[in-house]
Amino acid sequence: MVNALRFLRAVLVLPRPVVGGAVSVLTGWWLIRLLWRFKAPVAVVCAGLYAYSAFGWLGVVMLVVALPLLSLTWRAVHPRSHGWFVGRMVARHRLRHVHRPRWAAVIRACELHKTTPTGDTLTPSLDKVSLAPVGDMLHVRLLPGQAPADYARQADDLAHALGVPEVRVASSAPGRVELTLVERNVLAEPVVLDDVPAVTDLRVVRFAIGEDGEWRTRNYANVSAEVGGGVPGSGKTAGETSLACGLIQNPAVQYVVIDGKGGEDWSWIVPRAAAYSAEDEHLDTVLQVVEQVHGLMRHRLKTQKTLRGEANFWNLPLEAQHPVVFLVVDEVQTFTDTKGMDPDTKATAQRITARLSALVKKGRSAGIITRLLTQKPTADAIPTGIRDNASVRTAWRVMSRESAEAILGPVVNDADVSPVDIGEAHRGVAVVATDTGRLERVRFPLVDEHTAQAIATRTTALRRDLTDLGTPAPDTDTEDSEQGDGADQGETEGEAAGVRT
Ligand SMILES: Nc1ncnc2c1ncn2[C@@H]1O[C@H](COP(=O)(O)OP(=O)(O)OP(=O)(O)O)[C@@H](O)[C@H]1O
Repeated sequence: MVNALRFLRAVLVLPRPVVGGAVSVLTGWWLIRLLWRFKAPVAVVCAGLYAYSAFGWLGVVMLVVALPLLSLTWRAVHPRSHGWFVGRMVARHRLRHVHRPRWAAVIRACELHKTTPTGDTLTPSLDKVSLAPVGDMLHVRLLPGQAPADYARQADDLAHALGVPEVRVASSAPGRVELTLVERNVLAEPVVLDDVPAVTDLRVVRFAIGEDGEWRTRNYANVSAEVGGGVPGSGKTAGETSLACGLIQNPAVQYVVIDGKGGEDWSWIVPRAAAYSAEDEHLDTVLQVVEQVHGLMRHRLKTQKTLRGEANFWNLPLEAQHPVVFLVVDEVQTFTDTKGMDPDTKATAQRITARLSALVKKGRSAGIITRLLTQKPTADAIPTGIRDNASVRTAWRVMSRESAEAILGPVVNDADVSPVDIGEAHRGVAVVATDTGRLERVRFPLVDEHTAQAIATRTTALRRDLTDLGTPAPDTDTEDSEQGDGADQGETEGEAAGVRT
């Protein structure tokens, strides 16, 4: 009895961890905790032992072959759900075994922890890890009194502590912050497409990949014009080509292309183009095409409400009978920069510029989108009056701040990114404005010329001649035909002969 009392007293004065440890050893709780900690390998060993005991070595071999086979079959049948599942597993693994173990130390090293008056250290909680195309994304719950800006300020320290070249900070919701660990520069590698999906909704048109590896989209509804520029070989034509390849698969889109370079960069689109000109010297031919588009715009502006019920094209259903017209003018400086031209050519060039300017200013509600590209981004090539009316602007690599400003406007002078900083090797990388007006770097995909030609050829049945755009498409119903006839009667300049040089 005395001994028992002595033992009890001894236990009571022992530190609690020692008592807890002893209880754990005596009850076998330590074993359960150990097995739970290594549950995945334990499950694999149990399954192996069961297979061996039930079917011998054949069972073990079947088990080893069956799992990868199941995974491969799943991936072949439904790659999306397979990718999602595997991604989740990898992300969970990285959360538990890579990021959580070092989280508290990283946070303390970067001074993002807080100390309570009682001396306890509070650490923001790392809730989840997801896999972004550039690297892991850490989803963090902020401590009371913290803001995403605190993390943005410490982004460099976080990058060093986490051992990655860059950490990007974004806020997904109040009280939360996402830290993207940038391990790969997705803009450094070309994005080569073997085929381009059809654009079905002009409000969501994929055009390039952003620095986070996600596709960027543009809303072309209610847009009148785009200007784009960059030094020769920076990727303007290739960027436009990839965009056009998706758009021309839509029956409610017609393309008119004027290539001021006079070469064959755009010849791939001939089977699908409503009008095409690669004339760089006899500007009358170019003027003729521009006049037709301008005539169509005026006709739509004058008659659209009467014939179709709405003054704004974008409030009407998008249909092949009344297509959106994309007018692409590549190397526009051939027509807008009149220095050194003889008087006749200069007069024609000025008329072309005046028509383009009118299209840029008024084409939006007529469903005509004018896209002007130049390798000479100066105020002479893209008059500021035109640029300021173009809501979409793209700057591929340029050599000076003046050129950057000629395309993007004065906003580029205060921005973190500039097209002047794009390296020569990074063809297809450009600076564009986001929906919020911020500038960001993107990479346009590259579509091989033969792929583009194959797309244009297979969609040639969707082509309508520019001269027919005031009339209904061949397969329209009676009601539309009546509307189209009316439109045709009202046509003036749009009736001029189509040009395909
Ligand atoms: N997005 C891209 N990814 C990878 N390579 C590209 C990309 N865009 C263009 N290139 C490469 O750069 C070359 C030149 O591109 P492109 O013809 O589009 O330049 P450009 O700016 O239109 O030149 P120019 O003003 O002389 O017509 C292409 O042939 C291709 O090899």
